[in-house]
Amino acid sequence: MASIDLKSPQIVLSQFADNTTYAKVITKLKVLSPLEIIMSNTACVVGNSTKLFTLVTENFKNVNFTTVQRKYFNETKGLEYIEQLCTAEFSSVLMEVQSRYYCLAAAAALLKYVEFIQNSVYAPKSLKIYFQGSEQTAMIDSSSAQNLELLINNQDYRNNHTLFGVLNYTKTAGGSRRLRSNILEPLVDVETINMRLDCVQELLQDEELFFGLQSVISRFLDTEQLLSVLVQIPKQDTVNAAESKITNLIYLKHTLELVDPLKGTLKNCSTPLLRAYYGSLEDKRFGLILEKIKTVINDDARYMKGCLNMRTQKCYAVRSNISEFLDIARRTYTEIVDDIAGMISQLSEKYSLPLRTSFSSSRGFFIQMTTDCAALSSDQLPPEFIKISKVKNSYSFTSADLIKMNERCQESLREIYHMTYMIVCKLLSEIYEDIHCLYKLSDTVSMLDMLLSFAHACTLSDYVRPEFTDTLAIKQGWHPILEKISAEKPVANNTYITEGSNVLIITGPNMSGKSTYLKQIALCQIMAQIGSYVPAEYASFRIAEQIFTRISTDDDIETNSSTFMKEMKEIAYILHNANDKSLILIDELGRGTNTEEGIGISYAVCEHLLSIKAFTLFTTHFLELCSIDALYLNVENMHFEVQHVKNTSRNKDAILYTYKLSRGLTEEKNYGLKAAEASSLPPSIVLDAREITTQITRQILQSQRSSPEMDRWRVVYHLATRLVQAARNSQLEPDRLRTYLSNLKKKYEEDFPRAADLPERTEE
Ligand SMILES: Nc1ncnc2c1ncn2[C@@H]1O[C@H](COP(=O)(O)OP(=O)(O)OP(=O)(O)O)[C@@H](O)[C@H]1O
Repeated sequence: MASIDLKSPQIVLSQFADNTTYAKVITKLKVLSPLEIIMSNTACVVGNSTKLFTLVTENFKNVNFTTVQRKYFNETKGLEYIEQLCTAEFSSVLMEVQSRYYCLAAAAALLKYVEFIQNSVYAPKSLKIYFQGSEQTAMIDSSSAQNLELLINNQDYRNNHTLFGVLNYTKTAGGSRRLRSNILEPLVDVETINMRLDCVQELLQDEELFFGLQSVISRFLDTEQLLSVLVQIPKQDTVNAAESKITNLIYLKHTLELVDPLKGTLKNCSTPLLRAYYGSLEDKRFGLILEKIKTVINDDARYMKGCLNMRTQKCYAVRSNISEFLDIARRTYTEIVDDIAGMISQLSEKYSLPLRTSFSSSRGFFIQMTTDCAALSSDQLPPEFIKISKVKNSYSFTSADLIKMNERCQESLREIYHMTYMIVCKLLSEIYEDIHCLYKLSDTVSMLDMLLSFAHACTLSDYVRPEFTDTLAIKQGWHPILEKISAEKPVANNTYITEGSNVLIITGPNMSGKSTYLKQIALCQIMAQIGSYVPAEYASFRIAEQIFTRISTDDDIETNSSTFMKEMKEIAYILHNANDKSLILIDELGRGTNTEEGIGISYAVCEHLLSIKAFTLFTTHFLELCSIDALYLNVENMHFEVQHVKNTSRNKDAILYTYKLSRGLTEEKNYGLKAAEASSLPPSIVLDAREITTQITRQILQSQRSSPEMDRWRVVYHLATRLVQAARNSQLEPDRLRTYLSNLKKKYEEDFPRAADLPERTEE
């Protein structure tokens, strides 16, 4: 895969092995969030498309899809392109990719295509090109990213109730892009994460540094986009191309002038990462480029808001006395602008109307008049005013003379731009070879912006610095998004998962807080792995290499798959891809089928996950699943408590949700019926349902009692399997093993009273 962000001139090459579901490709594509996907025409021959093609088009319905001829996927050409275009600073990429033929081929096709659509080529040695395998970052598949509301809120696409929304206080476009990609691909390297955390800590401890940096960073423009335009050479010189080059040179000057203030704020920093960023700003090239620019560009040419301001800046950007013709053209332009102002003030006097000169990029100069429009209708205006429009209390119009003058103005501006462009191009050609220091600058700015944003989020809530160990231990952690959207602080809970106890089975009535708890853990894990503080009193994490979630959502009408099939697909994906370093969250499984099968599937999945050392949290309404803890020592049952209060007005029991997690399984029975009762389901239906449930339960109990043979057999079977398991775990200390076995016996005597009647030998 090769990708380029047209707004930031970086090419990312990647090549990795994937399985037949192409999960990694799809995930990577989702992270990139492409505008357009390019594939070889051989991948999508009508009637004989490849599976990858089908998957890509299904998953990216709103993305433009283009096919290019297979011949453009040419690895030799790809390598040539990279040699030619990559800046010296990133040229080590050549070593990394020279035998990675697939990504080289993709790079060739991509660059050829971009040249074609952009009608421009990239300047030699101007691009940042790097290789990104899938090892350095944790993988979060796209449906998990959606379930966890990392970037998009499932309920409401417009609101900001996402992890991104919680953490995004960035001031620059680059910072926000960086935050986005970090959330989707958190780090896995503890050292790097700790370096980031050190920075956040310093920013939190040093207010002056925090506010100083924030004020400088917020003045930066989109450095990556600026670079992107500066390194492209248009194939044709158009007025637009000329104008945008001049604008960009002004932006460049504005950006470089911020380097010194940025350095000034970082001067006394102590953490290694901030020191490293300070060091990167010491690059002499920033000063050199700025000096060269200043020999040609006026000191006071700078980025300003408003199109007329920017037009004036562009017009007078180049110093006087550099080109005689330019100076003459600018004098002409000034005269025309003065004439326009003079003419409008004359008109104002002539008609005794409060006329003003205004400007917009589409109309050029026009006349504006703010007055009480009710007192003056448009047909009362003098006939020489034409193209009249009215917005609220303001009339806008022009006159035939003004149109002519605008044309002359445009004409002289074109001349100015053309001459300025020539001078700017010459200047740019002199600074091209040094311009790559901007890659460093944009990296520094976006990273500082993101770290500031983390610190900002901490100041709004009591987050804590996470640690990294081999245990997931969170003391009083809460859900960061729920905190943002609710008036009261969410109820906090503890989490403790270790290798010896790596599966939590969580039960509790509907609405008791199970899903929220699951998501909260994943969100905290992601926050920690991107270098942010986390919402808790204390938090320690084991680095997760992948985060998988299976969270019930409604039927996916779009792909026409049933709830059950969707569940099965998602769980299969987890089982295929999970390993000892995964964090797995399963929020109910087997809902889409009958209870026995649901329990069977949940049990089998749980047993599989128990055999790997993944940290797993499993919520379920199947209380039968909880008995798995007797068989495996690494399972822990937890439940959400609820309280029952008398609702005197309705003379009914009402449930009070505490959202508190406790050990053991829930003791609540028939809570579905209680929830139904609390809802608007008609009382007669609830009554019927309760009766039917009682009958069925009685029938089941009777059928179980009716077969003592079965009963005995079941007990023997359960005991036997548990003993085998205990034997397998015999690295346990003898005392613990003895306790375990005696607990086991007690439990089964309670669960199956007849077990006590079993012949002595069977029990042994
Ligand atoms: N820790 C908490 N603090 C405060 N409010 C909470 C907390 N956890 C959950 N809630 C509130 O309770 C609502 C229900 O929570 P959630 O969906 O997690 O329950 P659930 O047990 O998964 O329900 P179901 O079994 O029906 O899926 C949430 O929308 C949230 O508003």
